[in-house]
Amino acid sequence: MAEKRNIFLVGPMGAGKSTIGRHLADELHLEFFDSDQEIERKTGADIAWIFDLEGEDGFREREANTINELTDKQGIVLATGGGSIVTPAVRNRLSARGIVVYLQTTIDKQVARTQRDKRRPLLQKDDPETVLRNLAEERNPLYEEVADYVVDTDEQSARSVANQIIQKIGL
Ligand SMILES: Nc1ncnc2c1ncn2[C@@H]1O[C@H](COP(=O)(O)OP(=O)(O)O)[C@@H](O)[C@H]1O
Ligand SMILES: O=C(O)C1=C[C@@H](OP(=O)(O)O)[C@@H](O)[C@H](O)C1
Ligand SMILES: [Mg+2]
Repeated sequence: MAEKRNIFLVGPMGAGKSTIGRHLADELHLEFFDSDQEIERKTGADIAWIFDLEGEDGFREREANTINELTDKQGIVLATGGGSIVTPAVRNRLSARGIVVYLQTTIDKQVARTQRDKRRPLLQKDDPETVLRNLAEERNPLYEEVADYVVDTDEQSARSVANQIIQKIGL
């Protein structure tokens, strides 16, 4: 039997990976995973707590291991964490194991979509907009490097974006 394809969503915080990923999996009848949720499930600790205890480096190690395990599966949609692609082994693994879709958005939309949610430790600062701008400068080339498709999430609902991804990929 032909291998079932995987779809991996990458992109910055607030691009909509977790929300759109769920819709996409529903539409395609694939299993949905979110690397952050999976880390929380396995450790019994929330992301902010892991950052506090182990620092960002400790979190990245857990994230890379989790993505490694999840990408052993076939026929899944995986919403990655926005910083996962800074780890070279994660970029290689995603490219090797599925179709990578980069969800793009403006900084303004990222700020609006993340400001009420206190669960992203990197944004719990006085000026999250500057944090997001600096991260974009560092990470956007990496999203582009790993992407098979790029989809804008600014102007449409999460459900419409999921349908657009399906059309683009030709599934
Ligand atoms: N296309 C969209 N239009 C409007 N709001 C969105 C869209 N995609 C996601 N959101 C909202 O933005 C917030 C962050 O989305 P989330 O899926 O957690 O992003 P990510 O996983 O990329 O950080 C959520 O409240 C979600 O409902
Ligand atoms: O960009 C990042 O470094 C992070 C993004 C978050 O996931 P989302 O992109 O789903 O918000 C989460 O993994 C963690 O807070 C760190
Ligand atoms: Mg998410």
